[in-house]
Formats: sequence, structure tokens, C-alpha cells
Amino acid sequence: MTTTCFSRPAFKSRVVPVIVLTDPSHAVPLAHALLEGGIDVMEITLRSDAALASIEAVAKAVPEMHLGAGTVTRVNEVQRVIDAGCTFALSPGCTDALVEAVKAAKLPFIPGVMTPGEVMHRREQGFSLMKLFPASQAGGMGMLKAMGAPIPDVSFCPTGGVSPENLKDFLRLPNVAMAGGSWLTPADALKAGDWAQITKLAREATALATA
Ligand SMILES: O=C(O)C(=O)C[C@H](O)[C@H](O)COP(=O)(O)O
Repeated sequence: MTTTCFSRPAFKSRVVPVIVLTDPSHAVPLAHALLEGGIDVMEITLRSDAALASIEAVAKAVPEMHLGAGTVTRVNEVQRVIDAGCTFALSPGCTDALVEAVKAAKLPFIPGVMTPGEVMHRREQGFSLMKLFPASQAGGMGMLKAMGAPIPDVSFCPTGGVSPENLKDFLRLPNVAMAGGSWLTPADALKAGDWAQITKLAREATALATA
């Protein structure tokens, strides 16, 4: 990944765990648990104070993990996530200022979108892979199918309401490159350090995604 607007990420997994960590010491065992379950990508969201330290820990200890920063919503967060060791970032929505910042920093970026107008705006800026958020509320699979007709050259990472029950159906759509969700890293499993449970969830998701 060397350009900001990338369409083919380097990671293999088509499932992107969206992670909220409250304790940085959980980050490295979590990364190993996900890898064990076949998932080589993490979206560590900036939704907690522990996020940057968690990113730093994984970047240092688990270099084979593709490390994305999630919930990047402000320009001043771009350099911070790069300094912490992220190799790409995602946002739930997007602004032109954020696009300028990621381009200046050459940080591969998956901008959040929810409407056809937003998709066209980001496409004009060079993006062809975008995060549909919140996917279910935006219309889910029906919305993705409808957007695929007039805008077939954009692919998506739907996030928000994706689950083991609908993952396969989302991934079957021709304009869905990957799908994200929080179900792989439940807060209680993280709190209890139940890495086996996370590996199990990751294995199940990997099986669904590769079936
Ligand atoms: O924080 C962000 O940047 C987000 O994109 C929000 C998360 O992706 C969703 O909260 C995940 O949705 P669920 O999988 O339905 O829990």
C-alpha cells in the first residue's frame, strides 16, 4: 500500500474486525488471537484513550498484522496514527480536510460514505474503495446493489450491522470487497482475556468469508 487511494489492500482477510480497546495490554494477545483465526487485519478505533498505545504495541510486536486506525474523524489524528504505526486508516464519514491530510501524509485511506453523492465526491478525489457506514441504516444489501448499477467502479467495506448471519450475503455482492464489524471482539471477551473465544469467532468468520 503506497498510495492514499488504494483499491486492493495488502491484507488477505475479507473480514475487518472493528475494535475498541480500553486496555493497551490486550492489544498484542488480541492480534495473535485474530491471526490464529485467519484474520490478518485490525481496525483499532480511536474511540478510547487506549487506542494509540494499543496501535503502537501491535505495530512493534506483531508486524505481520495489517494495522488500520478506525474512527479517524479529525485532521490532527492523521499524523498521530501514523506515528503510532498504522499502515492505513478508515473513517465513518469523510471531509475534504481529512482527504487533504491523508494525501499529504500518503496514508492509505478508506473514507466513510453513506449516499451516492458522497460516493461520487470521494471518487472524484481518487478513491475507489470506501466504507459504507452505517451499512444497515444506509439500506444494507439493497443499498449496495442499487449503488452498484450506476457506480460499478467503486467497491465497499460495509460496516454497521454486519454479523455472522449476513456476512456471506454481503461478501457475495460484486461491489463488496470486505466487511467490517465489532462482533469478532466482544467487550466481555476482551475484558476476560478470553483469546480462545476470539480465535473461535475469527475462525468462524474466516470460514464464512472463504466459503
Ligand atoms: O467507529 C467507527 O469508526 C465505526 O465505523 C463504527 C463501527 O464500525 C460500528 O459501530 C460497528 O458496527 P457493529 O459491527 O454493528 O457494532
